[in-house]
Amino acid sequence: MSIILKIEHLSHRYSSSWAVRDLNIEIGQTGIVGLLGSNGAGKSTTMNIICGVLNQTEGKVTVNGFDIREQPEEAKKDIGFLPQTPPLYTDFTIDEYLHYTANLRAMDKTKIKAAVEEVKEKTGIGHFSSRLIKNLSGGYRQRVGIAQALIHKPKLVVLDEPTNGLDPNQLIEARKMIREIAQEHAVLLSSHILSEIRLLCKDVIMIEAGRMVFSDSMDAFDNYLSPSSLLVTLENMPAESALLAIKGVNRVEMLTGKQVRIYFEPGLVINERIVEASLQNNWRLMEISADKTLLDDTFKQLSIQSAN
Ligand SMILES: Nc1ncnc2c1ncn2[C@@H]1O[C@H](COP(=O)(O)OP(=O)(O)OP(=O)(O)O)[C@@H](O)[C@H]1O
Repeated sequence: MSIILKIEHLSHRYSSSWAVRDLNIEIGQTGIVGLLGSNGAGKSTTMNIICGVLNQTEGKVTVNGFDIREQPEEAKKDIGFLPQTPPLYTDFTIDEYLHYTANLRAMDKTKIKAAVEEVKEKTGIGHFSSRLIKNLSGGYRQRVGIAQALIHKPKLVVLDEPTNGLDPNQLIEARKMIREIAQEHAVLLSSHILSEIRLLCKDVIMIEAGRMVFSDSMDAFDNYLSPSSLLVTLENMPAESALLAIKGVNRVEMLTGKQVRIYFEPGLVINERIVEASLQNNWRLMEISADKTLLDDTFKQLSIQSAN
């Protein structure tokens, strides 16, 4: 994997308390990496440092091989940033604003017009080119924020909670757009919502209280948080005592006449035992699935545990 972002032993302290502690991260050229963490975990601090908005207390960040502190101009050529609050000038039209940001990026003057047209197309805002930003909806403002992050075709695009506060329709559009962006750029995206990260990201880095607690693929993350309950549908539902008699089952919760949530000792694989018991007793097993609905709760617990 060729590396676009490398973070080594990154730590940051605001006055006396540490917001980020010894982070080590590597990100490749394309795809979406999720930065997951509860409020105050250190996501924005990390992103602000990566993008050169904040100087770290300790450690090193390189983007496309350039140290963000030592060679900020070179590094920033390859960084597009959408901060948590997009830096929009609301009295500008979309066109004025995008020309302005392109100039700020010191882009070649002859290339600006085409670049503005291209990002408007990518973010679906072309039909509002001469509308004042203050007259746009929240969803469209967010698109303008993303457009300014892409204007100079950076290799790395950093999006701080880009889907926060969007309504369900805007969410679908925003996710689609982010997936498209990730085909050409490396995207680092933060969220405190596990289901959002699961929907969008191939890989996930979880930080809590400034420390990295997990970094791997989304599939590995689901195993890491593997639920210790199953949803089981049985045509002939037995008495609770019969289910509790299966080795490893420690609690059952009847959901409907045909569906039950079965809790088991963490780390055990008990699917086969349930299938076997069903066959022996003619319970007529219709469905058995991992209880993903509980994952968000597990995540909350995990966040609380690691913050202490
Ligand atoms: N300018 C600041 N001065 C002092 N402390 C700060 C400052 N900014 C953030 N912090 C603290 O640093 C820690 C990490 O904050 P940060 O904003 O990076 O977290 P986050 O994961 O982005 O959370 P959120 O999603 O709520 O923004 C928190 O404890 C926060 O209170």
